[in-house]
Amino acid sequence: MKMINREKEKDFLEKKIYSNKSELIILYGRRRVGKTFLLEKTFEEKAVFFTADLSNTSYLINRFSREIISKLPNFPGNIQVNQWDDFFGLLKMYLLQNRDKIIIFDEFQYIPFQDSSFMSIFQRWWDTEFSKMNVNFILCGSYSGMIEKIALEHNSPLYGRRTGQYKILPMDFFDSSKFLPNFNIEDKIYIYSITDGIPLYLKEFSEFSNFEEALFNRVFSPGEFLVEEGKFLTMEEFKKDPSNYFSIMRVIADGKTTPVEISNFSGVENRKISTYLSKLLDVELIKKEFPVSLKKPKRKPLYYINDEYIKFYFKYIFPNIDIIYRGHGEQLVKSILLEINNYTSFTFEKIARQYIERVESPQKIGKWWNKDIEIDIAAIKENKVIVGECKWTNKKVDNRVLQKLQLKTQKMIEEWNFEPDEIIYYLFSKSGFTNILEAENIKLIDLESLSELI
Ligand SMILES: Nc1ncnc2c1ncn2[C@@H]1O[C@H](COP(=O)(O)OP(=O)(O)OP(=O)(O)O)[C@@H](O)[C@H]1O
Repeated sequence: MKMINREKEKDFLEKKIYSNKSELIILYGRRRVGKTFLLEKTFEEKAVFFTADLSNTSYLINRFSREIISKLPNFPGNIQVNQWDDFFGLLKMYLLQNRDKIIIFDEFQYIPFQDSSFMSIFQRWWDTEFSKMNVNFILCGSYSGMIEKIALEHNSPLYGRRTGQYKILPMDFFDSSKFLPNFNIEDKIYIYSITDGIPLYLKEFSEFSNFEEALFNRVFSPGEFLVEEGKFLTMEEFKKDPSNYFSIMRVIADGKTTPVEISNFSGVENRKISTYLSKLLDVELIKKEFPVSLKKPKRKPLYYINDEYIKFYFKYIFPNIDIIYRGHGEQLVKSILLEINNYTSFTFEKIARQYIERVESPQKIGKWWNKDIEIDIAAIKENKVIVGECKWTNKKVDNRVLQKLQLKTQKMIEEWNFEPDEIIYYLFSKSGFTNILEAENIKLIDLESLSELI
């Protein structure tokens, strides 16, 4: 199967691995984002994978050792290995004969989770042997607070030893669209609002050409993978006490953004809500946003679901799971399609932000708000301010929208106490424009202009 996109990530890995010294790279990212696939496609037969799971330590050591022994000619195949030291001894023997191989510990986070001694043993082998052998190790893990703790915090034994780290991100809308060649731009946006830029989810849609049919067959039919994926991802992180986390995710998906609202609607006590929110932030199921500002933000943050699939899951799949399993997905799809434009308007803002990121490369980008007004996109690039307004409606956008944006921008700049050299206004519209002219500092972006970046 062909790899779509990921050129930057591939370049990073190749540059590191073909250096003339030992490398210890931490590669991490959300589940299903395509880490293993990237490693397989980049290194092909050079990659030697040791994929961990939740099995106990002696089973893992034995399984990993058998894999190495099978690659060592003339080595007795029937010995039992029970210690990490013995496994690393075998690995050294293998690497002395195969220095071009790249050793990958996949789903790495499970190993120290099962056995806390692993890290110090690995550290000793790295310091005394592997770091001097001009060999390459990649530790690959699903993003969770855990990978950060294991590998990227200052007090972790790996922190000072790692020679590189890369977080694999979901693809943006424009790259995601390459998975959906049979769909028009509008449907691509609807699909992105369900899959985010996760290759495995995008692939579920790629063989279809009709959005409604794909939605019914792949998301609202019993037994389909995407029906349970949101539960799986949440349960994986919160095996204990899942019900409060599910309630909180559900109300955030429904558009509640402040801790008080989230507590009121989820029924989780106000005094406990910040602990729950911070755990959800740790595992990146949610994110918090401050209004874009030049200095430290004064306002409190708002909370949002971090990705489009999880949001869609908690808004439309989780509350309707019984209906899906009773086989009434088709009616459900029809009723969801009646209101999907409201839901997709937020996705359209995310895509518009990605457009500005690609075209303008700003230093800061986000949303801006005060207690009365809100600007969908506000960005800063040196002394230039870039603002954007997004309309996902069936009406054409006219000059009034621009005037309103100009007034709001004035207020924002006054609050920032800043005199920009230039202000660029972006208007994004699903249905195009009327009675408004494009200019050097007024950019009108319709769906056709968006397609130009695909
Ligand atoms: N760049 C890509 N182009 C095409 N298909 C891709 C790409 N990346 C991933 N995929 C598809 O998505 C599937 C899942 O990706 P992969 O297993 O690499 O994710 P992962 O990040 O390792 O997930 P996990 O953490 O859950 O193990 C792959 O088997 C492949 O089919």
